[in-house]
Amino acid sequence: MTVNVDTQTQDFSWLSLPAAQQPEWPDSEALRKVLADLASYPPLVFAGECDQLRARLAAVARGEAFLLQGGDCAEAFDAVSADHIRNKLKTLLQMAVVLTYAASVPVVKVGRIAGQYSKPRSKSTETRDGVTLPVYRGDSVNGFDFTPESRIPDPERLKRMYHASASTLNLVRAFTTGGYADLRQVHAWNQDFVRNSPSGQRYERLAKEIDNALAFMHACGIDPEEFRTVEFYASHEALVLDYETALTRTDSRTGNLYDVSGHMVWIGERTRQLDHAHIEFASRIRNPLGVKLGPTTTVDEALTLIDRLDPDREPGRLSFITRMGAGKIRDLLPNLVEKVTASGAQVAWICDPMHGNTFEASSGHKTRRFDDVLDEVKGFFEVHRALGTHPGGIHVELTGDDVTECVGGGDEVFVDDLHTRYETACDPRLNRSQSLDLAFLVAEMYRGA
Ligand SMILES: O=C[C@H](O)[C@H](O)COP(=O)(O)O
Ligand SMILES: C=C(OP(=O)(O)O)C(=O)O
Repeated sequence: MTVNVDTQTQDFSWLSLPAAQQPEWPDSEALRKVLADLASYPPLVFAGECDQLRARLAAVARGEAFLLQGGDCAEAFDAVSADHIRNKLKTLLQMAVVLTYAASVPVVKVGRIAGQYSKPRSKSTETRDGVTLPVYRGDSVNGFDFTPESRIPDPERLKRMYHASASTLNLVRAFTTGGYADLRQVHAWNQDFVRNSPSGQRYERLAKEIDNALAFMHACGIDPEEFRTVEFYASHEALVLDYETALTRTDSRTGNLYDVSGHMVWIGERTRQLDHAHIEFASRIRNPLGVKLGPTTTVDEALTLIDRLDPDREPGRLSFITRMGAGKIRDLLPNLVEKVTASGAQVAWICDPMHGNTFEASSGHKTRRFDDVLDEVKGFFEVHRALGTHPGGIHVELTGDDVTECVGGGDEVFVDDLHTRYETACDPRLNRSQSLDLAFLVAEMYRGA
């Protein structure tokens, strides 16, 4: 499959290459009109912000900061509400506070948010009770409902994706700069169901310590502006190249191309073929990039990805987001890290402990065990400790809501509970108290690293 955009094609070398996991749009004229509209819309982010994030990620690559990247597996149009966005942000802010305070490390905060509307799938169809339909590929492409009409790819959805991303980003910017993320609000983020969970109570004790520290600093006349706002960035998988291409613009300051649909974009495990369109696309934009590396990744592939995406060996440009699985990471990661380090590249190493640990529970739900998630992160830290390299961060699928999608955690979710609030449109996410559990445990690992 190739990419369909026919606007602004002058520099867009990826358009002629094969691209995996692309929707089969039924009406090319409708698609053309949508893409022309999208290409005329204002950018969602400013290229200068992408540069700033690249500088922050350079600190991660140098071992001076830690990346917390998290959010929904798949955002949904009907979840673009103040409550959902606030809950997600609150979860990430709480995790970041735990990591910053308990691990004493600056935390770079990046959401899987404001653009995470497209999903690569293992199969192109889904069968239920003998009926086979095209698989759901994310709200940017088709509908989740299992009906023939809903599963037809509709390019108008790309415009809805743009508007949903814009309103989400707008509220995130308002929350993070308008007072909600003020460090003096640490207690306020711990409201509702999470407060009584074991991790919520542990968080409350930590928030009290932070309060005392802030009161002490205030009494000393120190009240820095940095405590009032939070730097927060948006990221998503650059999957549907029609959309990403229409949002790719030339930066008037530098003449470079940026994908202005988000600050950071990543290329997924299923679309990182070296001679395909996604890697060519990523090589042409100046945004900070992530590439997912699964258990089949060879050293040669990793080194070629660096040559293609980070030829200048620029710290902050490229993050390798490994997702090996808890049972494999200790065997597979060392060789990759060793050879990449020996090549002189300074990538940021990020652990995605979700995507290698999915299984189907006896209830039929796709789930993950909290203990496997934790074990993969532990393995990640062990490997980096043994090699003397920097465990740069975590990339997790999470939500701020009290869902029951992953089993385990301090406020334990059992297999029998999965059906009670199983709300994900694709893969199972950590709920808020599981996310906090993870943050405390990662902080302990970081301190010991
Ligand atoms: O989030 C990642 C992928 O989209 C997902 O794991 C694919 O799931 P599938 O195997 O159900 O298609
Ligand atoms: C699809 C995803 O991951 P991966 O490419 O690692 O399977 C994802 O992070 O949503």
